[in-house]
Amino acid sequence: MAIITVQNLRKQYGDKVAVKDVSFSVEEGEIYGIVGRNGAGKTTTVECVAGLRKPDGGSIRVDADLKQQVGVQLQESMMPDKLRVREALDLYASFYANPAPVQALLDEVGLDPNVAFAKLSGGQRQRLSIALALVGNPKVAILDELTTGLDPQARRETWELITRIRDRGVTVLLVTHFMEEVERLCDRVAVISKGTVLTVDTPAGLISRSGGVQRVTFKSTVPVDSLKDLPEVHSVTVEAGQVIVTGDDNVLRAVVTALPSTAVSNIKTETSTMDDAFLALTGE
Ligand SMILES: Nc1ncnc2c1ncn2[C@@H]1O[C@H](COP(=O)(O)OP(=O)(O)OP(=O)(O)O)[C@@H](O)[C@H]1O
Repeated sequence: MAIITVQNLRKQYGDKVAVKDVSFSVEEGEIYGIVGRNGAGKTTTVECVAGLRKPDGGSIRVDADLKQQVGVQLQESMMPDKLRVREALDLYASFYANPAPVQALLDEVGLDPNVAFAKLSGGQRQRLSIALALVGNPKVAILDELTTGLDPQARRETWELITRIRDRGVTVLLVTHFMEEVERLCDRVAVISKGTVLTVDTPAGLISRSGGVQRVTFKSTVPVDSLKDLPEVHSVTVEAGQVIVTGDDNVLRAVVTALPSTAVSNIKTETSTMDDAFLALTGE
């Protein structure tokens, strides 16, 4: 049964259309991902779902009490400098009829209760904002860039925490830029581009539907822009002197045919990852 239903959502800021036409539905108990490039409209969408912004059009139905049963973690939350971790959690817990035990939550996110907000590192602030989103024992947790700023160990621990809360029956709506996070956590994912939903699928479905993406990386002494015009090629990017080309099963042959062999070195090929599926879908 759908616990969140968004239909034809539209939201603009002045003349700027942030969300043009977004529809999706989230089933009870699933972890539902929302991905898309910077500025695609993800945060605006989830802020509308959380009741923090008023849509200009469309409809949103959330089968939960927005104030009592929906926990929200936003990209950047600020607190008074002197407020200690435990005080922040106790304060938030007081807003809810049925809060989670604060100490258990502190243990789960691994925070020292006595540290003042101003003294927390970026990653610790992130953990606090996750704990604050969960302190009301929510039926639905809306998490925007959950693990941004966390080190790899803390990121994995956070994934385990999210899996545990899902196992307790919490529905999770998750905005993320990390494709590994999508693969590890999400049951389904909506890919948003320019204020509309491009597609919704399981992570495995997205990877296979992106047509057996192959990735070829190499160094080149000649310009590689012309590769973009080849039918076998989906995307061409250059990172730190390394050319990364994604494409279909024949992309390697296309690349080595198109470029002079003396110009190309260190060729490596890999098969599809969620990153490649995302790049192929969003047309980068
Ligand atoms: N308060 C605001 N006033 C004006 N424009 C805004 C405001 N908030 C967002 N926008 C614009 O609306 C568009 C969508 O922004 P939004 O934050 O929803 O995207 P996003 O997909 O979450 O991006 P990111 O991945 O960078 O966080 C962007 O072009 C952004 O610049």
